[in-house]
Amino acid sequence: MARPVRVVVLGSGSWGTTVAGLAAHNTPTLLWARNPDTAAEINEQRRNSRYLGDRELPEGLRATSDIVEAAHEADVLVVGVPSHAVRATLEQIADRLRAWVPILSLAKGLEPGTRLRPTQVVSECLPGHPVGLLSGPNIAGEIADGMAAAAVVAIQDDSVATALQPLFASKVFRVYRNTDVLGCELGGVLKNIVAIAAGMAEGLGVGDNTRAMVLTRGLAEMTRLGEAMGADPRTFAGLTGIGDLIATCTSPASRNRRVGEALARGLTLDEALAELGQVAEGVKTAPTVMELAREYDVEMPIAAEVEAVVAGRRTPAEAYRGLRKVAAGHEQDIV
Ligand SMILES: NC(=O)C1=CN([C@@H]2O[C@H](COP(=O)(O)OP(=O)(O)OC[C@H]3O[C@@H](n4cnc5c(N)ncnc54)[C@H](OP(=O)(O)O)[C@@H]3O)[C@@H](O)[C@H]2O)C=CC1
Ligand SMILES: O=C(CO)COP(=O)(O)O
Repeated sequence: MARPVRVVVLGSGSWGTTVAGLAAHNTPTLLWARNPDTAAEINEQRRNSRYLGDRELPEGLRATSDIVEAAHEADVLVVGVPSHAVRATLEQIADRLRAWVPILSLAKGLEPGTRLRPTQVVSECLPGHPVGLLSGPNIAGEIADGMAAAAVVAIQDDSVATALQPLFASKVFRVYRNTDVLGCELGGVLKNIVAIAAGMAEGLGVGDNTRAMVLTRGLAEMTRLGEAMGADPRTFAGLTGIGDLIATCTSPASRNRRVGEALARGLTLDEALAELGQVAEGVKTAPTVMELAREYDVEMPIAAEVEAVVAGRRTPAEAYRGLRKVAAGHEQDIV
């Protein structure tokens, strides 16, 4: 009888640990934590208290702080560290992975400097493997609590996606497939910036109509840039686009939204990030996205205002006043 597929997840933050927990219900799963104390807590107490509080992790989930041991074990590799850490993490396991192990990225940011998407960084560091992502409206704490949700495995080869789907799915976690890797990945990256804008709006005490406007015009910006870069615009109407945008912009648990709210309360960016203590990818991604907007000649007024706020050139109130000055064009102008 063939042995079960072994899933290895790199990164023991809130989402890496949660995804490892999903996989552990289906198949043997090993989680790499760079901090040995985190690995010990997961193995001995079945908890990751820093990121998931008191939530109990599945019995089958094992953890290690030895990344090379983790790589040797992988039949499927999941990369769950933040975007800025993907390259340095994977460089430690170059040549350590067996041939043709599929790799899924969880990261929703762009690599500072190179402007590469996480799947592109993965392909550069570990060439020759099928590379895709798992993405969708997935606030980690809710999924760790067993609340119903859905995500998408996006990978070019649909037969690989079909093989990966059941590893992460459960009765309450639906996993769809999509071959538009670019569109799915950009959805997760770009919604974080709109979520910072939504958080600022929340902090400034706007009304429901303003909230709806930010989400809808934010989606238009995401779709415009995505289409200009070669993505299928229909992807932005799916789970990894509007789905994730709604979850992140409306959930008080979203770290990106919380940063926006904190800035609107008058905290500096450093104070807001220190208060958060977790990653908010939109902060580092906003300047990179504005570089892409200029390169592809795409108008992104909301992202531009968010970038100006995180760079300290404007306050959230000034940013919202700035948005009022943007001329209202034809609603259906995409590119
Ligand atoms: N949380 C969520 O709800 C979701 C998050 N995501 C995405 O998943 C990715 C991971 O985020 P998430 O788990 O939330 O992040 P967290 O902030 O919860 O945790 C970050 C994790 O990455 C590790 N880490 C940080 N910097 C480095 C580094 N330089 N090298 C190696 N490891 C590092 C941390 O280790 P240590 O604890 O030792 O500092 C920790 O394990 C992000 O791109 C995020 O956008 C996607 C969907 C949902
Ligand atoms: O990507 C997420 C939900 O899908 C998590 O968003 P935050 O990083 O803003 O918490």
